[in-house]
Amino acid sequence: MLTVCKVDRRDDHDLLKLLPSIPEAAFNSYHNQNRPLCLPETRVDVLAQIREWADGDDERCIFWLNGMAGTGKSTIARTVASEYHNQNQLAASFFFSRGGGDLSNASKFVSTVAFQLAKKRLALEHGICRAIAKNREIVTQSLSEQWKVLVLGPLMIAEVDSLQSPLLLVIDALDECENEEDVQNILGLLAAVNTPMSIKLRVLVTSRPETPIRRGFFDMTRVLYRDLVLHKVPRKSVDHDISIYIRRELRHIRLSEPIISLLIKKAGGLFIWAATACRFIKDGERVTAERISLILEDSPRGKNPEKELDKIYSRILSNSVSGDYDREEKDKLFKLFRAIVGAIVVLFDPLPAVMLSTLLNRSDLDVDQTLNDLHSVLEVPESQANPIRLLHPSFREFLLDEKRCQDRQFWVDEKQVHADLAKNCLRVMSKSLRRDICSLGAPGVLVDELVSSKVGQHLTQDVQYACKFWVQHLQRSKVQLRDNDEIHLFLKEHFLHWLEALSLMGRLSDSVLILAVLHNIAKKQDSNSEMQAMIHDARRFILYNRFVIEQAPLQVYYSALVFAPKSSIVRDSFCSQMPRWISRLPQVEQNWNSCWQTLEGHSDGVRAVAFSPDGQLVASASDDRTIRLWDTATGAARSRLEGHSEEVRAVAFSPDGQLVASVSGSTVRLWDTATGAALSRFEGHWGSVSAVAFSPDGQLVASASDDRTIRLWDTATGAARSRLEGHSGGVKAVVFSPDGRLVASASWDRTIRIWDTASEALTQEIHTDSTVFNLSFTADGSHLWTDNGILQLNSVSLCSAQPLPEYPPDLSVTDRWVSWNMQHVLWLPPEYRVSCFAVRGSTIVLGHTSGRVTFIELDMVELVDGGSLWTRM
Ligand SMILES: Nc1ncnc2c1ncn2[C@@H]1O[C@H](COP(=O)(O)OP(=O)(O)OP(=O)(O)O)[C@@H](O)[C@H]1O
Repeated sequence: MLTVCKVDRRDDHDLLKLLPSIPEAAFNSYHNQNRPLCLPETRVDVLAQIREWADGDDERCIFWLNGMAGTGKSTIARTVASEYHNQNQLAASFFFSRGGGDLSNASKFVSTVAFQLAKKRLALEHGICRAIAKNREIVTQSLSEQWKVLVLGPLMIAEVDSLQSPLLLVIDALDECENEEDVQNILGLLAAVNTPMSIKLRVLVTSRPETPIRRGFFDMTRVLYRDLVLHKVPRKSVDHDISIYIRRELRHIRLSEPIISLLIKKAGGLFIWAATACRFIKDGERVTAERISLILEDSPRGKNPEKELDKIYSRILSNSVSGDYDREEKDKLFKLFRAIVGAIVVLFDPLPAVMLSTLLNRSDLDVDQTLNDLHSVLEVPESQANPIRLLHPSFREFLLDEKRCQDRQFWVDEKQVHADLAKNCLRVMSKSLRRDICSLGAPGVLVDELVSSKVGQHLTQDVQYACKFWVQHLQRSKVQLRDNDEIHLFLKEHFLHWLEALSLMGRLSDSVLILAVLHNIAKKQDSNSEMQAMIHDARRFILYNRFVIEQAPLQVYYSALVFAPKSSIVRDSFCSQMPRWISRLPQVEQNWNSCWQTLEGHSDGVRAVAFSPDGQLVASASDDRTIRLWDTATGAARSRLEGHSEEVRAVAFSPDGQLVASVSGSTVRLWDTATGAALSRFEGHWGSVSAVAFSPDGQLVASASDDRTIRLWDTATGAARSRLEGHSGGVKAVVFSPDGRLVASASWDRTIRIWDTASEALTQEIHTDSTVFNLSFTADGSHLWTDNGILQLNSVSLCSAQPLPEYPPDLSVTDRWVSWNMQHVLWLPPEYRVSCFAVRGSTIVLGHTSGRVTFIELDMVELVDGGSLWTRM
């Protein structure tokens, strides 16, 4: 028995290793060890309110603590996290940090929370590990899918002996999560926390009251959360707390009461002012008195706390260059400041001092001396291995804002610093990257076989930083791209080395997005450049070979090159790298073929595919009883919608993209696109449902069934609204007119019927030669587009296949052909034959019986103007 348990635990440990977790996110990580907790006797009321909510019966499972910059939110969050950790009631903590690499976005948020949860309770560890064992790809899927599977699921099914007190999740500084969509997604996840669970979860969220977050909470029902606005706490109480703080921090300096009260007034309720002032005074050692009078200069005090904060930052900066320097020396110091501190405030991931000096091509001495007098605003660790961080984000905001940072010598021109960093990244990469940088030797060595220290040894932190962020710096610098500039030359010389390095770092999928960004930059500047052609080819190269390079980095010089088509620019640029041991290279295609991405995941055939209205997602419905949502740009799986008990036959997005409707058997289901949650189930048909459509206002869903009826359902209430009867055969297609007043249906009975949505009356019946399976209205609602031709409403028969003048060219897939405007333009080889398809603009998504989903994108300009067919990504 004992042995069995041991084996299980070891398995669990292996499974947990699959969760990408960020140790620095936790309140008690090494990285956060110097960040303070609330001093005793401070924040008494606020902490009491949070405790009362966390331990009480309040139905609202979220507590949103919001307040202006520097009012003390993170300190409260750390204090609460620490208390609940000591009581063994902390589920997890995630402290976001702008410019903090993975801490500045949500990509590892859920997996980190799940990892911490697993360490909390054995029952949860089992649940989480079982979930990973069932779906090892889970961490590549959408946040909502991860949340459902890795957090909510285990909390729901955890076997607990008795009623457990709720666990508390602390999320700090949500405003420092840089991507607005991520913020909305996280708030979407939290909304699902109040579902009944064996172990209840409560969530404390802190943030500045920024618009996207306010909007997110505004959209959330008030039943879910309560809030507390920190900057509205009575001033008397805050002053009292700041007074305790100042007295404590400056206890070794004998301060008179009037000076203390002046300092309190000047803080104006901002803890960050008090904290910065105290650090500045203490750092002054033998000149504390001068420093106190420096910061207390010029009344009136405390009227505008942000202005006071700016002043203290200005004082600290001018003090850092206040020695006995001549003009030239001062200029040099200012320059160094802008280059070094400027880089520290715009880096996407903090670096240790030595790495910063190599990245910036400055001496260690320059870096050390520049940071020497800035310890009251920067955390400069003693250990060379630890990164330099800002003590508070308000310092970054001050330096980057030309209006706030009035001494222009210190103002950091963000674009310029990004441009310099982009250049430096290129320099570092060009100098360091080379073929087989980790001396793997054999071309088949897998990433999984490598020890991570080996990668770190050969790819130092500055090089890894450059590989990850060079394009992001370029994007924010607004640098112009030109053929044969240093970026183009870098790609020509090091593109494969860069892919190899990313693969070794486990970040190959980043290259897809990085190249997409670079492609956009190049496109905006010169649409016909050589550079743009190269980037385009590079994207094809990586999308086509991603799977193999991700596993075996050196295959970038073997399989990827050998099988690239003859016309590939990457193949041409790196032909000297081709393996010499292949004496006869395989015959390859002339050009990239039209398929640019294949999505794998369904375990059975795909029956229906649909684009979301904004084109960012694709939904695929499969015989494996699931619907999958995919990210159109990257091909990443976003969520898996599970619940149907039979094959899923049709799928549709609501016009606002927030809902997905799917049909299986005789049931229609509605899902939340963002969270993947099942929202409702419409039952009433007695025959299989074949098609589903939303009304243009999203308020109705129409379902067409083999029971010969069409039913209309109310999306908000789930109530059956109407039953349209009259077809003498099963109904195969259904669609609303653009104004929502009509519903068109097509049936095995070879008729198309038009119904009035409101009165349910049949307004027109048209007989067709064969059964119609696809129906759509033209934008003006005057015609119906069917697979057999175009039908003018109120006429009795189908028009000829002549395109209507106002009707845009249309792409479709019929049998073995892609057709444009009803003319065959692209023959599909057997492996691309489809069971279903969807079109958005010039992109076609194909669903296959094998369960794969593939994309084809056509260059419509070439197709229309050149008459010849060219395909592109
Ligand atoms: N109760 C407290 N006890 C001791 N120190 C505190 C307290 N509250 C705040 N501080 C000090 O003030 C500094 C600023 O506070 P904190 O970082 O918590 O503010 P914030 O509201 O989270 O700011 P931002 O929104 O800009 O991130 C802290 O680093 C800490 O030094």
